[in-house]
Amino acid sequence: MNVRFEHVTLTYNNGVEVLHDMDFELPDGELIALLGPSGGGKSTTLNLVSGLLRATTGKIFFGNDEVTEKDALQRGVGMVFQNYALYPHMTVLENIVFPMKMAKVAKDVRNERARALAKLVRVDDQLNKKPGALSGGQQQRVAIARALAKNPSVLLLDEPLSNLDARLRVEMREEIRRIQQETGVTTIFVTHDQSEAMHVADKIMVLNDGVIQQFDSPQSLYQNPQNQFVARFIGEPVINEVPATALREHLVLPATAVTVGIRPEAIKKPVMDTPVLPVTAERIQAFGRDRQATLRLGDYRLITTEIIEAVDQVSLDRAGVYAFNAAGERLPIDWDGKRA
Ligand SMILES: Nc1ncnc2c1ncn2[C@@H]1O[C@H](COP(=O)(O)OP(=O)(O)OP(=O)(O)O)[C@@H](O)[C@H]1O
Repeated sequence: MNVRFEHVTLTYNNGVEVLHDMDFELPDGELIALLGPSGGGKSTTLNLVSGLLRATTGKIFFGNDEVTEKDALQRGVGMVFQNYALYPHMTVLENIVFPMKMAKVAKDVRNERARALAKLVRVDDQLNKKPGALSGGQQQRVAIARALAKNPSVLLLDEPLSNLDARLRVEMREEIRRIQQETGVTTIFVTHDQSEAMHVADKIMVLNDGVIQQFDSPQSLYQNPQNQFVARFIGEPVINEVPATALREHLVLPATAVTVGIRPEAIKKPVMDTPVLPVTAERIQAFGRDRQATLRLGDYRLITTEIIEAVDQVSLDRAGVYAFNAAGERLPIDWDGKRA
């Protein structure tokens, strides 16, 4: 189901507007991540999709249906939260069956469907266990199967992996990807972890202070950030940021540029016909496939992942260099312009 917000705002009871003019469309059948720092508005946005919160102004559509005034049940969404909230006294099978029982689905139909879902999420060998006897990852699988039981219009996952340890998180994010692709259900996944969003999602909506910063594919967010917030939030190691004044001697920058962001992999050994910066090597680290050097450009530190020997000059690869004004907006750089 495709989900559309038209100029939606949300003001909580305390009178503070926390979501501002949200206007977007989530394509049918895709996995969308809502990504941003704490307080950015991810959960509020998810709750507006689910119908647990009502929009203060604006309209929400599921396909061609306006659902603005409909509640969660009428919208037919499936939800999974970080604390799985399985029924502890029921078996795995009973947990998955439960929503269908409530919806009065015939017994043989619901049992068959529950078994198929258990198989899909790979807990079909755990059907008679109680949730307490399962690992965190297995409980999360059951919660997903239960949320899929009623063929939801949209599947909503609110920080589903945050209670799992690092290894299990990686395993489960791949599983969520697989399950989403096998079912084709439009899925919204909330996370504050950029690497999780980058690995799992078809498209990512970056939210900060209740405003959509950019809604794009992982690749585009990384390669073509529209503002300083996105450039900073996406990428590991984090983008280098240098005052424009430190680079004006070497690069033709717009007059209003205040900061230049440089991706760690955009700092390379000197090559012909590219801007060259004088640097000193401060620290070089290489362990296995992880390599990183800290360079100094005057008073500023630059992290690069491309150089692991002492150098006194580097080149900048234009693909990973962005100029921003005082408001953090991206400005074009004139790469072919001549320095004065
Ligand atoms: N019930 C509420 N009443 C008043 N303000 C709220 C309420 N819930 C959230 N907020 C405020 O709304 C803003 C967005 O919060 P929201 O929980 O949507 O962000 P989030 O991105 O999900 O953050 P987190 O990762 O911490 O959950 C925050 O400023 C928060 O303080």
